[in-house]
Amino acid sequence: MSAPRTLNTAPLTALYNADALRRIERHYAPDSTPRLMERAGATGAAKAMQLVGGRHGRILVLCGPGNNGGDGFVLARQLKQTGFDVTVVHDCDEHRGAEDAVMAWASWRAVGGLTLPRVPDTGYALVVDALYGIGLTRPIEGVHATWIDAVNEMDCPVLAIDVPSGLNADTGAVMGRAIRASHTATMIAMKPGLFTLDGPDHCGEVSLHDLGLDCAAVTPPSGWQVGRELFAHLLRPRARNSHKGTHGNAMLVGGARGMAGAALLAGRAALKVGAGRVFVGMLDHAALPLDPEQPELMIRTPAEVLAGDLATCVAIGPGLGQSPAALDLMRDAVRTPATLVLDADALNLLAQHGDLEQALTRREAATLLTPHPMEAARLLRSSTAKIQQDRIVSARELARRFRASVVLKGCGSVIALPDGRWFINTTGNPGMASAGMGDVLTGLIAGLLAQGWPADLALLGGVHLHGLAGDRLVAQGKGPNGLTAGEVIESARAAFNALIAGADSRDPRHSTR
Ligand SMILES: NC(=O)C1=CN([C@@H]2O[C@H](COP(=O)(O)OP(=O)(O)OC[C@H]3O[C@@H](n4cnc5c(N)ncnc54)[C@H](O)[C@@H]3O)[C@@H](O)[C@H]2O)[C@@H](O)CC1
Ligand SMILES: [K+]
Repeated sequence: MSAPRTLNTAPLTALYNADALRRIERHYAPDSTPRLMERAGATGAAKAMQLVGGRHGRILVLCGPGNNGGDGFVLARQLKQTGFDVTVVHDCDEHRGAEDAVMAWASWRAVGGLTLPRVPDTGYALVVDALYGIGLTRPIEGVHATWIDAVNEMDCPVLAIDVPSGLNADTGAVMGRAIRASHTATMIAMKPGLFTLDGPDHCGEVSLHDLGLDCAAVTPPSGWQVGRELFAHLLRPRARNSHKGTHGNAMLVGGARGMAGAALLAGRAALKVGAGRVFVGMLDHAALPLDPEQPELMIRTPAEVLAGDLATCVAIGPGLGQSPAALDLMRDAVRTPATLVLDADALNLLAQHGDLEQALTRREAATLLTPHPMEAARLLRSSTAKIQQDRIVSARELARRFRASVVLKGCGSVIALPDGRWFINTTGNPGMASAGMGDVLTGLIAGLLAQGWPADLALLGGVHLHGLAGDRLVAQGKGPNGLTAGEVIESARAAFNALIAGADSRDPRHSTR
């Protein structure tokens, strides 16, 4: 198992779920002057003004029944007092929220503010969504669903306060309907649901406004956004006095009949992220003895690769298939003293054979699993829908059960460690939902392991780099449509060298203000 101390999460952006946020609010609310809702509303108003960029244009604010609606009333009042033409839509006769929200509604009325019971169909410079925040408990339906539909049809920026209404802040699942915001101003702390599953399609650009609260002082986080800071200490320029042996050996096993390409993609990725030597154990006896496009790869039989004692890591799965021969290889692979990466059919075999699971949980060296949701469902004897319902819970359960570090792939890949810590990666794009991308990820992870990266950091760094590589291609106009796994390998090489050279790789979609 990799040593936990190799991960310094302190510089990362922490993620807090709704329960933890409520504890934090309870801790700070009694002594907060001004009240937290006043701060949240004022922060939202400043963000709205920044988006409108002047004093012209009408602003529509949707206010819901709880404290998120309270934030909306404070924001509306402040914008009105600054001279904006503000329309508030709210449909409760009596505000059901807490005292602060009731006061916010009263102070909106005190400045002459009116509320309308439906969304007027007029052109707006901005819509502010303050319908529901972290208190959403059931699917949105009825009149609020029609408001959301109307806003989603509008051709103007939409600023969501805290969370786009209808998005589950913990899981990123849409509950019935959800606002598609262009911007989300989230309060106190980042929430996991903003960055995984449906979150990225609904949040737009996310900004964090901590309202001056120190969350970690109340409750330490267990989840974080993956960031370059995590592995910055490993991004060292190569010593001039180095040779191929210095940069390690990556062993890859897979490539059954008709699937040789998967193993080659993984091998090329390992090579191009800098592994000193890459051996590909190819199941397909008829495969060429070399990769004409990448003759640096050393093609061997799987048995030769697994028998070698040079391995820093063994990655098995790309194009492996589920034949009896593949199963035998898996039984050999789990006994390797090297760090082991399991992908694709290696995961499917693991799901079907209890002896493999037992052998895996007894391993001393680290194991890394890279399932997509369907593979995760097989491993947990569940369904893809259930896995996706709460991707963080699913990834953590896999890590616990298999005593492995796991990346649950998909929009906002979730990485979970056996000690319970978890991460969400925010690089990557929908162009990467295409054939061969998983093989490339496995190769990148193997390539980092070969170069001596600790197992968990190779997993986190590989996932981050994979996404960065895809994002660079989109920025160059080569995606998302038609992005290929082969191009991602080339781009990963450039992205990795840029990271080492210290080029700024922050994801421009997220800002902290
Ligand atoms: N509590 C605090 O100290 C602070 C709270 N803040 C704001 O308050 C929000 C949380 O407030 P609340 O806990 O009141 O939660 P919300 O405002 O998100 O909504 C809760 C209300 O909606 C109802 N509800 C939930 N789902 C529904 C559905 N599908 N259909 C109809 N009604 C539904 C609940 O019964 C409850 O009345 C945060 O997201 C944030 O915007 C901020 O003002 C910062 C300070
Ligand atoms: K909202």
